[in-house]
Amino acid sequence: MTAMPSRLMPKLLVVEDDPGLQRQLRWAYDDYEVLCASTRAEAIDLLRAEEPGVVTLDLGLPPDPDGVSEGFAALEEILSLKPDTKIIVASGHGARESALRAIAGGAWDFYQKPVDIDTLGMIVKRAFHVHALEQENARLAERATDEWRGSGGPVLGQIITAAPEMLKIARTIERLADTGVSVMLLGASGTGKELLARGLHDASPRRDGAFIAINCAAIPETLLESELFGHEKGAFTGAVKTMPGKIELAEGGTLFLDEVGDIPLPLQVKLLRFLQERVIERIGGRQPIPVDTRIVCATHRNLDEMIAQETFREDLYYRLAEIVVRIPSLAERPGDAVLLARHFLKVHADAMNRPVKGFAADALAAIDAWNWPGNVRELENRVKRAVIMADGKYATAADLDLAAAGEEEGDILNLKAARDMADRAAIRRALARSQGNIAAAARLLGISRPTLYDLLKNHGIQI
Ligand SMILES: Nc1ncnc2c1ncn2[C@@H]1O[C@H](COP(=O)(O)OP(=O)(O)OP(=O)(O)O)[C@@H](O)[C@H]1O
Repeated sequence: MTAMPSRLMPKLLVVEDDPGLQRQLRWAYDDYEVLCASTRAEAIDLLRAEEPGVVTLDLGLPPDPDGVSEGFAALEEILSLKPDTKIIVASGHGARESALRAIAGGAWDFYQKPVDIDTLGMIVKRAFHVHALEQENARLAERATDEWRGSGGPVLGQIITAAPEMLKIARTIERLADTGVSVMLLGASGTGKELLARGLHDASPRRDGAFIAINCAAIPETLLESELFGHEKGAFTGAVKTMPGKIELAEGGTLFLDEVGDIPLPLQVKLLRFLQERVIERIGGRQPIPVDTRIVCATHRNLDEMIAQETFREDLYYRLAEIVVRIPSLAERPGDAVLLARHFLKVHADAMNRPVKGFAADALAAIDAWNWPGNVRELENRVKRAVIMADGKYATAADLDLAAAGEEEGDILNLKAARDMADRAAIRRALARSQGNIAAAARLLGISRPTLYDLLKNHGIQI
């Protein structure tokens, strides 16, 4: 299925169902080890086995060679298994829409069919270059942020994390803060989207202006327009005085639109107009009011799906989401649950003047094993509860209202990744149980202390 393998050459995966084109592409590239797949399943097998850095992906794959469904499914699957893969999507004539959708879905670039080998060659070369740079960057960043992992001190103002994934996000936010780009934060409820939005504001040149947050899902549709745009006295029954809207209040600062996916369509049009013209009109008002504010928004909804169903305007999406930042759930950030739990325990024990000093071993193991469907918010609530319920100095799993430890399962890339993940989880669990004592953790794991030190180093785990 592949050309002459060479250990040292970077791997390029060509996902293309036309055998003639496959052959052509395979011979066109001497500098890469070219792997070819004709279907999504083959592509995923090769991804798992070979971990190519760059993929060229034809969207029309069997069983839907004339459509794009398989191609988009492949794009999503590849990125969920290996998010750093650079995917270059092939789009047919006039398929600008697919190309844009692919980029919004995480593709790195696209090219127009019929294939021009030289042009594609350049895109592929650039993709490998960026991939190599990112890998190097990630390695350096890992090293540079090691100190944070030890202390778990706050980054970007108030964010407590030890997870490389979140540290990377904090760095991204810091970098974006200076630029004027619109940022969309995607993540489940309670993952810290608002905290990150505030961090972005505080790190931006607008920090002296107001940070105004509005949760679009929490306000009834009929009131949302007035909340956002304000109203003049007498504009409707009950409008007894003129009220500026949240957009206006955010003048000179940042407006955080939480759950932006819940804005009804007519209001989306009005918001889009504001983003284009940067002026608003209060309800019942005749005067256009210029407003200079930066919009950061967030949602836990699948906006791609909403766009496809025409319940969210695509033009608004592109205005709001110049940069999309995906926030991992708490379960996807190994080590963070325990770290945050310790932080919240101290905060709430101090605030409530309770004698609780830490967690019992069963509590730490349970925290580490729980899947945290409600993310950081759930964690904080459970810890608060434990601070109240704990009898002695140490809060137990029962105080957290957590049962004995269970196991969670995710989609994994390959056997090596699965083993690494299992190793890391076991080590973290042992460290949590032994309250960070290396000798005790090594004993729990049935290995020597030097072996544990080696493993900690290899897996980049700090205690
Ligand atoms: N990394 C973190 N460090 C410290 N506190 C955090 C962290 N992440 C979240 N929190 C806290 O958890 C709570 C929930 O976070 P936040 O409101 O930012 O989540 P969200 O993703 O905006 O949730 P929703 O979508 O439900 O509004 C807040 O009290 C926040 O301060």
